[in-house]
Amino acid sequence: MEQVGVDLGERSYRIKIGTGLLSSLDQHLAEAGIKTGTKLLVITDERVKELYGADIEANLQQSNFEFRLTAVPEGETSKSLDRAKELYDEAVDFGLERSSAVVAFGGGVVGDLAGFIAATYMRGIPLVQVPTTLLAQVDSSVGGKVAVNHEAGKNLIGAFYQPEGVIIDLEVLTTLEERDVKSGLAEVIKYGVIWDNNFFNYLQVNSKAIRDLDFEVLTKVIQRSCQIKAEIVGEDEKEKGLRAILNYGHTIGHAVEALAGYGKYRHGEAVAVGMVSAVKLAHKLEMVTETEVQKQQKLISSLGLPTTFDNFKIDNIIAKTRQDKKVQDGQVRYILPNQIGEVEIVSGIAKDLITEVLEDQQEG
Ligand SMILES: NC(=O)c1ccc[n+]([C@@H]2O[C@H](COP(=O)([O-])OP(=O)(O)OC[C@H]3O[C@@H](n4cnc5c(N)ncnc54)[C@H](O)[C@@H]3O)[C@@H](O)[C@H]2O)c1
Ligand SMILES: O=C(O)C(=O)C[C@@H](O)[C@H](O)[C@H](O)COP(=O)(O)O
Ligand SMILES: [Zn+2]
Repeated sequence: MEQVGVDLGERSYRIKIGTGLLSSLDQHLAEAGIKTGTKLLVITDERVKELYGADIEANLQQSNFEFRLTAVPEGETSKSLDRAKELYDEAVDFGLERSSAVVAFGGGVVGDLAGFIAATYMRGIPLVQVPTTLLAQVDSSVGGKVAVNHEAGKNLIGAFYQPEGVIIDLEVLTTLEERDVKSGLAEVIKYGVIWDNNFFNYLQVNSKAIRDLDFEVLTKVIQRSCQIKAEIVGEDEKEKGLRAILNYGHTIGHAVEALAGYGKYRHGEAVAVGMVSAVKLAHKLEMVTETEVQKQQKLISSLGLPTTFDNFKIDNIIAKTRQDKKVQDGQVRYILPNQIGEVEIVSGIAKDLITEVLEDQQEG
């Protein structure tokens, strides 16, 4: 088993990465500081419950934890205040107390939603993340961003709320749809571009093994992704500065997700398209060469991700980006690479340039 630490003073925690961790979930919960006997609300989605609900129940039943397993419908539309209300009702009905805990057992949707419940119920109760998609294992379970969506934009209602621990079992990835594996890889590519050129090269060389879910390679990929995220979050937990670089590809990506209607695009697909927009914008601003644009586009395509998007009105995409959380003094701020492994935050980009780039990516 590998471990990565997230160093945040009294909110520090460990990320455990390995195989077979679910069959000893009780032990890992205890090691994350959740005392045996604690009441647990385990929040999942219907698909994950169908696949792994019995395993979780079997483990927790033979432990001293008192638990209730509750499932929301799968998909992005569950990241809503309506679903949150149902979960608060469930928490009250189960008699969840301040000393109880929430276990987020699922993909990024479950992690963000269950995290939001943990952050707000009784002003905050302990949370443990048990991510079951590649995207959640490399990104959403780490760093404490929890949220639900608003029709105006992604994750508009949320909090920074760190978990007590993150428990990553690679074995659950074998049941993921290929589309979801690819979606997670978009966030992995992001880490290479924003932070680590060597990691980017490693992804290029190992793209086949990654898509084939080779566990040895995947362990390295998950571990390095978590390390990079932990390092950035450790320096800037609440996105006062540096952390914004984790939003690479998200300015256009989030706009596309919201405009298409939540759930049409997987988050990673939209981020992949947004990363292509970002590197093309960087090229127009003479920050990167054409070769670097090609290199990035090639990796995105070779990992099975899209580089173009549906036929939206470009003005609508640009208007949507104005609701981005990175907007400062009315200016949309883009994260743009100046080489692979390093990015800058750039604001005040001319609308014409953005339009040209987006027209180029428009399908049909
Ligand atoms: N908080 C953060 O820092 C952060 C970071 C990145 C993404 N996100 C959010 O994460 C969400 C996307 O997460 P996601 O891609 O995991 O989507 P998701 O949670 O919707 O999961 C994708 C699909 O996979 C299914 N699934 C989950 N685990 C499975 C398994 N082991 N086997 C088979 N099927 C499984 C789910 O039921 C769902 O249908 C978005 O809402 C995004 O905004 C948050
Ligand atoms: O953890 C972060 O910080 C990120 O930006 C990670 C992103 O991959 C993630 O999609 C996040 O939810 C986006 O944050 P938001 O603040 O733009 O909603
Ligand atoms: Zn993301």
